[in-house]
Amino acid sequence: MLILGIAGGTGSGKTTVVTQILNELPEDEVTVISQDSYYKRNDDLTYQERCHINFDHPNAIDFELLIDHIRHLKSGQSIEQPVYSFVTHNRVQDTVITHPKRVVIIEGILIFTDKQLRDLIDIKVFVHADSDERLIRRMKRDIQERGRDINEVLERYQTTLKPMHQEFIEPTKNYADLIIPNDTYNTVAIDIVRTVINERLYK
Ligand SMILES: Nc1ncnc2c1ncn2[C@@H]1O[C@H](COP(=O)(O)OP(=O)(O)O)[C@@H](O)[C@H]1O
Ligand SMILES: Nc1ccn([C@@H]2O[C@H](COP(=O)(O)O)[C@@H](O)[C@H]2O)c(=O)n1
Repeated sequence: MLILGIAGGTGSGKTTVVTQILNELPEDEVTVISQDSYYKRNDDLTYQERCHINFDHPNAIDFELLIDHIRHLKSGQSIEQPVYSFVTHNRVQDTVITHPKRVVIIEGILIFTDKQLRDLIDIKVFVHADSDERLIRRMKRDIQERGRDINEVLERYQTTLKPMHQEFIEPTKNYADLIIPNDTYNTVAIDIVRTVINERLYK
C-alpha cells in the first residue's frame, strides 16, 4: 500500500488536486481519507458553542482515530470512516465503509502537524496558493456551499484562519517531498505525482 498525504492551507486546492490524481488512477486502486471527517465529536456542546470552536487548530482533530484507521487500512482491514457536517459542526451518525486499496490518499490542512501520522505517509505533498487567492476561494465556497455569510468568513479568517495557518500549517511545508504551486491549475505537477505513484507501485 502506498500512502499519499496532501496538505496545504484552506482553499489552496487540495481537494482539486486529489480529484485530478483520482482521474489519473484506476478507480478500484485508490481511496481517499479526508481529515475533515475526523473533526472531534462535540455532542456535549450546543450549536452556538460549536460555532466558536477553532477548527484550524490541531486540537480540533481526532488524530488518534485517524491514525488508528490508517493503521487498520495498512494491515488490510476496512474501516468505518466518520461523516462530518459543516452545517451542524459535528459528526453525523452515518459512517462510510472504506476498504483498503493500493493507494490511500489522506487530505487535510493539518495532517503534517502530527508526527505519528507523518511517519505513516510515504509521499508528502503540500499544495501552495497565495493567501489572497485562498481567501477569495474560501469566501466563495463558504458562502455558496456552506451557508456562511461574508462577515462570518472574514471575521473567522482574521481571527483564526490566518494566525493558525501561520502557526501550524505553513511550517509543515518543510516536511513536504513535493510542493505544488496552485495559484493556477498545475497539470505538470499532477503528471509528476502520477509518475511517482506509478513508479512506486509498479517498480
Ligand atoms: N488552481 C486553481 N485555480 C483556480 N481555482 C482553483 C484552483 N484550484 C482550486 N480552485 C478552486 O478553489 C476552490 C477551493 O479549492 P479546493 O480544492 O476545495 O481547496 P481546499 O480543498 O484546499 O480547501 C474551489 O472552488 C476550486 O474549484
Ligand atoms: N465545522 C467546520 C469545520 C471546519 N471548517 C473549516 O474547514 C477548513 C478545512 O477544510 P478545507 O477543505 O478548506 O481544507 C478549515 O479551515 C476550517 O476552518 C469550517 O468552516 N467549519
